[in-house]
Amino acid sequence: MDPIDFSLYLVTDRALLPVGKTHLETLEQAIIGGVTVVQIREKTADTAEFLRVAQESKALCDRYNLPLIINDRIDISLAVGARGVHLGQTDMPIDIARQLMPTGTIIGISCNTLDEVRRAKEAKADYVGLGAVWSTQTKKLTSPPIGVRGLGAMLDVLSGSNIKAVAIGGIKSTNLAHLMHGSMSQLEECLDGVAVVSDIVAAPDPMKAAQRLKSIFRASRIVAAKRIPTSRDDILTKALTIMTAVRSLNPLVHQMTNVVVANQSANITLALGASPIMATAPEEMSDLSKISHALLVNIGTLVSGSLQGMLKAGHFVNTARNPIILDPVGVGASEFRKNSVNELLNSWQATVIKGNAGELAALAGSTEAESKGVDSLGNFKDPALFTRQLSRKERCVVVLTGETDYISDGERVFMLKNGHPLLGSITGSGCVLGSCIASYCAAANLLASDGDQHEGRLNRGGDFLSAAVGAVLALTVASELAAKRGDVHGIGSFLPALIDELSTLRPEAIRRLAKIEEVGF
Ligand SMILES: Nc1ncnc2c1ncn2[C@@H]1O[C@H](COP(=O)(O)OP(=O)(O)OP(=O)(O)O)[C@@H](O)[C@H]1O
Ligand SMILES: Cc1ncsc1CCO
Repeated sequence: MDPIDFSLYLVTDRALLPVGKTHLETLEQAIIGGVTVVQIREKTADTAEFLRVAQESKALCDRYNLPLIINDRIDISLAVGARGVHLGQTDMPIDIARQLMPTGTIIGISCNTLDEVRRAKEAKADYVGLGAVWSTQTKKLTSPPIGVRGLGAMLDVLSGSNIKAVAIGGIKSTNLAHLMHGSMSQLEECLDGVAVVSDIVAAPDPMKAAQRLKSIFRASRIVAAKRIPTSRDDILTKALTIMTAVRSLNPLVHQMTNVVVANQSANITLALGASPIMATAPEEMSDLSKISHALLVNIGTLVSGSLQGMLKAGHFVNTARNPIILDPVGVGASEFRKNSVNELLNSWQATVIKGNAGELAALAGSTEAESKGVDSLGNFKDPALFTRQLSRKERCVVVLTGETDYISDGERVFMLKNGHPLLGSITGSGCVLGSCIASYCAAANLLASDGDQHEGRLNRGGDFLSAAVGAVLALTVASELAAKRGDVHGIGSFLPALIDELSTLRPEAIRRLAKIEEVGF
């Protein structure tokens, strides 16, 4: 028998059918649209009705040579000669199901935890359904959603086995690119497919809905395979090209930042050549995502209302394929901040995460560096390795700030030694660095040429590693120039001088003064 293509796995739910649509016509349209495997799920039907639906669905799937899987019921699967059965954790154990089912049939199992994935591997399941990724209206959840970021570790458990992995729970065309990007594991294992319910079954046009999901899935697999090689000199040249582009393209940078630094962030954005708009109301996030070129999310003075705005904004910005910069200010200080950052990162994909050692340690669940409120106490034993690991885990560029800054895209790590102690003495130097990174990422994304052709992308394919390097160099080199000025006597006079120096900073000054080197491993 042919191996199953799990890429677009339809799970049926007749209760979600729009008024006037039948199960069979929806199923046929979905198959024509590109569904590759079908599971019949009937939670309330009695045996006779389940059997009838399964028989009719099997006849339809046979016409299109598509595998049919039955949820829970081995007897129904046997009765209709289905390709396999999908089991829950409290259904028949896999080894017994294997004895009952004919040789060559497929057995899949739902898994919500790493332990369940390990047991499924031991029991030699043919595939696992990992979920729920997000909470969903189609199924009452018995366990908390895994979140996109929980999937990678599960995929790594399966690494080296032939067991296929499909994600399930709340998956739609609007979050699929994020799911595919964010779930890639540290060993670069990808999902084999996605299981979709309401986005197809409840759609007014199930064929179009399936086509859209299929093409995003395909596109995101291609995006996942692409890498850009960069050397130290190469990255400096690219960073300076982006610096010039910020001035010529004048990107609009939407900033959801804290009340302590809002004014200085807006002025620093202007000094770089970009335009700021500071806005937090959830009601305007959709409109703003259509006109801005990057989003900065800084949780420094987070309140519940602004969290709702941030959740919405990131979703729209991912959809608009613009970069998102997350600054998890003081994330270790409270459960509210920790839970909020988790929720944000499971709702949208960050392009860059920037923080000091205490913040990034808290984000990564490490105790190596501690915090005092928004400030960091201490650093990592191996900051370069930590930065690279966090970048791989969160699937984005990571900037670890401090006296020395480390920047990684998960492959390379660059160490930057520019800056001045006065930057560490004023409040909000890390926060304004977030504005610089957002401005540079906005320009890098505008410079990228191949974005609109790939719907699997969460951005236009900009060079965000170089953008982050450029932004850190701009702020830290300007700080060195500002600190030398005769009119600077301390932290009060330093900030306006810093803004002045940023507004006149030239690429040649950065090329001359940059202290950047690549860290080898
Ligand atoms: N002692 C220092 N010497 C040189 N540069 C510094 C020093 N301290 C901070 N910087 C620079 O300041 C920038 C911000 O880093 P820092 O780690 O201070 O951020 P932060 O703790 O998040 O700041 P804040 O919470 O005040 O916004 C970095 O680019 C870093 O290089
Ligand atoms: C002091 C402070 N408190 C919340 S945000 C902020 C600015 C520096 O991170």
